[in-house]
Amino acid sequence: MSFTSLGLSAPILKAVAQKGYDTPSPIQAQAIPAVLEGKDVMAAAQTGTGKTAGFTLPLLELLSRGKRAPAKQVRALVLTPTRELAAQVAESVETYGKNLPLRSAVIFGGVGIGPQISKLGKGVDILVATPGRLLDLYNQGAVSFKQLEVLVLDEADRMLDMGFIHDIKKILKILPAKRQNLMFSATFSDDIRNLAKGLVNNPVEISVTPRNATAKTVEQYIYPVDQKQKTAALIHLVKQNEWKQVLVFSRTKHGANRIAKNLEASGLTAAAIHGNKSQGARTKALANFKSGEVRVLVATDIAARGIDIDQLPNVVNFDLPNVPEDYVHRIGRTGRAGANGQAVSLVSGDESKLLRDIERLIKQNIPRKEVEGFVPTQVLPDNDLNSQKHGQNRGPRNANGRGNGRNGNSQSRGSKQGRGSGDTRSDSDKNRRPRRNSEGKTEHKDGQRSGEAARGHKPNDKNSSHGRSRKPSGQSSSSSPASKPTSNSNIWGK
Ligand SMILES: Nc1ncnc2c1ncn2[C@@H]1O[C@H](COP(=O)(O)OP(=O)(O)OP(=O)(O)O)[C@@H](O)[C@H]1O
Repeated sequence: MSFTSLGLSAPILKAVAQKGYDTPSPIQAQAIPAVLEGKDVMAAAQTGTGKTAGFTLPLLELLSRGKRAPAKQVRALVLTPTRELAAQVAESVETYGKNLPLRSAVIFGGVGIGPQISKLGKGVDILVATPGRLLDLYNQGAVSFKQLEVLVLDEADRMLDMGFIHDIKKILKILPAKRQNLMFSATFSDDIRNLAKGLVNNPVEISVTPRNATAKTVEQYIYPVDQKQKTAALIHLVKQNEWKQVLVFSRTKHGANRIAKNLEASGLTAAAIHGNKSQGARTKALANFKSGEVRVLVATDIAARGIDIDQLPNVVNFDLPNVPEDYVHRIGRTGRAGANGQAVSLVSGDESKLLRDIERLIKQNIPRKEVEGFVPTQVLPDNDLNSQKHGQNRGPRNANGRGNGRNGNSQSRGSKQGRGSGDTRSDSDKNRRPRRNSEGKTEHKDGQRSGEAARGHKPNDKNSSHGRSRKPSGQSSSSSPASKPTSNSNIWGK
């Protein structure tokens, strides 16, 4: 199939070709015609499979057929859970819409509000926003939604969970009742799915993979390691395997700072990104990581959703997320657009319940390995996914080996609890009750300070063509790869 058969007009097809795409991904092939028909869509597809273009391309097409937005009006609104994702989606809108006379804008907190007010004043056909700043601007009278035609919730399940639902409800109240609704994510729990169904009208449901599935292109391992040994084990893994670009996830902001400091002390270039950093520092850390200036980026779940780092080879979970769905998103930062990647998790004995919830959600046992010289003293119990018992520290099984699904209940108990340090809350979250993690500890809030705009978010030399994802295979992808991810024969890993 080619893009030309999907009902998109020449200016959009030209932009898609210039971006280097020749074949639509499965989610694009299904979502684009449904959106063009004006239907509400709920779409689930694995991480890194092109969901952004799946809603952006038909959105641009629909809007290009109508009248431009008058002053202060918005015709399509895309909501995202983090500022970095908002910046990235806005960049996609600009790229795909560059041959169209449509106006787009992005707004999020932590940067000056003045330029956002003046941009909205002229009228915006597609507005990409995080909820808190959007509400602030609406309350100031800077924007009106009277002529809104389409609402998109990117990372819909995250947008509808506890952290965002209040803002989303407020936003829904100010939108016209008659509108098209689109929801995209790699994961949907049953609760969120039911909630989402209340927002959409007779939706077309598109699910191109089993629910909550991890991308097949990501090789996954568990390394049982004692908590106290994790930093040393991480440094050992990065150096021993000569990992060149590693995204490390930490459950807490404080932990992210500490890990980055220890990595730096060991001679590795590292930076931390989390909600207590200024927006300027966040933007800079991500840009430096993308450009290769920084070898290890240590992040909270702020970077778990949607962030697209070209050819990122390695993801490490320094600790496991409290919410199992976040595991799927975290490891989905690698193995994107058909490239291969590796995700490893350092798991201590006290994280066994979190691991069990993750393995149940993704319906597979993650193979276990030992970090040489870091044999844990605290045993990480076997999970109960397979009837067959398997011991700790055994050699790797097939990374794609599936469990028998006996406990394949995709609804985890953790899914309605507060998030860990996934400090993705919007500006207006600041005054809310702090969320608690599963250990009952109060988490810091997403402190948002003023900073630079999201310039330089994606360097020009990056992502210019994801044709590059389809590098010739033959590069190393052994179980301890030191290299960039290799390509699949089929770019979408099917
Ligand atoms: N048709 C295509 N051909 C080649 N590359 C593509 C195509 N569509 C998208 N891509 C590239 O694939 C990568 C992943 O796309 P995208 O970020 O939209 O994934 P996603 O499904 O939204 O992932 P996530 O669930 O993590 O948000 C991007 O770098 C994008 O440029």
